[in-house]
Amino acid sequence: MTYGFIGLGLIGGSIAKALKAGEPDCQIYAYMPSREMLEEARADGTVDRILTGTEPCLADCDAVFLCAPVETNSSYLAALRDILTADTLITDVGSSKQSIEREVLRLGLGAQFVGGHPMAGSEKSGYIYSDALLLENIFYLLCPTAETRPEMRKRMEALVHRMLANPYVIDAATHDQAVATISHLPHLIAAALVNLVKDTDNEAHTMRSLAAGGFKDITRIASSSPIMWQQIFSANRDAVLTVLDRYMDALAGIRTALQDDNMQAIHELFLKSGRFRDQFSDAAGLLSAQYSFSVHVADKPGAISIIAAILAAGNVNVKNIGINHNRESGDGALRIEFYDADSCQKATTLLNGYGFELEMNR
Ligand SMILES: NC(=O)c1ccc[n+]([C@@H]2O[C@H](COP(=O)([O-])OP(=O)(O)OC[C@H]3O[C@@H](n4cnc5c(N)ncnc54)[C@H](O)[C@@H]3O)[C@@H](O)[C@H]2O)c1
Ligand SMILES: O=C(O)C(=O)C[C@]1(C(=O)O)C=C[C@@H](O)C=C1
Repeated sequence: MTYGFIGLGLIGGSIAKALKAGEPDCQIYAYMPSREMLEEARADGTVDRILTGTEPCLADCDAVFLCAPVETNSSYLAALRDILTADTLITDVGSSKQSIEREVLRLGLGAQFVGGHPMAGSEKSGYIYSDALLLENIFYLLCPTAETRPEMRKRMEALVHRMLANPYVIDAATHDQAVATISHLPHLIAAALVNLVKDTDNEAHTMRSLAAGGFKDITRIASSSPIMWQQIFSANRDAVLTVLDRYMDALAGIRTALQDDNMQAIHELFLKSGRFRDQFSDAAGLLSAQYSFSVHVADKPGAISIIAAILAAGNVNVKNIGINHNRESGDGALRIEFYDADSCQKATTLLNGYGFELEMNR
């Protein structure tokens, strides 16, 4: 199989690496403005052929992935129409889906297009942060058009499985409404909150110095790519305006409760939100394996290797391991994920035996 990429940053690079890992003989053609990054992607074995733009050889591709910012992706469709035959699947990874679908239909490309949106990512941008396993176990949202040929939809679903992700078909309008609330609004909130601190901190930077877990948890995504988010908000402006109004109404209600000293309302606010939030999975996607726990580790040399050694000696296979820093001391919670319930249980028994306190993740 041959795959073309326009844009090879965090998401494009992760998809290309995942496809290459699952199918080492596949050919990857790629273009992005940075020649240096393309050379790096060729040197690490991900890219086979560097393109200088939409070259005619894209017609060899079984699928072309548009992985640039959302409006940039749409701007490539006309050029692709002039190059590709009807046999090439066109897909994108953009965070909004109606605007590109409109352009696809306007250009008569609906039969060979399936919109895509992997529900995973990071505040980091660029090929250097891409990772073959970024999309593992996540929901990969798919928006076929009303004209998409069944074979193209099937091809897209097979590609998503090859990336170890889970296809989830949804119409573009429902998609845009949902992500406006669960993804786009949170990015606005995070950015506004960080800028509030920047604009109101004192000369000694008291707030910046003291900001701890709560602030950091809710603002990680404030460091996301400005160009990517500018284009997302431009493409999904109407849906975001609607949820922003709802959110501002909610804040106004909270303000009234505080002003009226209505602490019962504040209590109920957290009671209601906690009950709902506790039903969410904190794993990468709702379908992710649930075999994981967090273990507190002190910020001391060798702390992680002791845990790793205990698990290795017990012959327990670890799927994923990551540290979640949320204490100013530098200590953190080591999150360890396993492939199955047996391994998770065995690891629990082993670590409990050595006196480690574990917190099971849902
Ligand atoms: N970052 C996330 O968390 C995330 C998650 C899901 C989907 N997405 C979507 O994925 C897409 C890419 O985001 P990303 O996080 O990989 O960003 P990124 O900045 O890491 O990568 C963007 C890529 O597009 C390239 N690019 C920029 N302008 C271009 C142009 N004119 N022509 C060709 N290539 C160009 C860049 O060089 C880079 O390779 C966006 O549409 C975004 O909405 C992002
Ligand atoms: O984890 C993050 O850093 C993300 O922002 C990922 C995230 C999100 O969850 O909002 C961002 C944009 C996408 O379109 C999909 C996923």
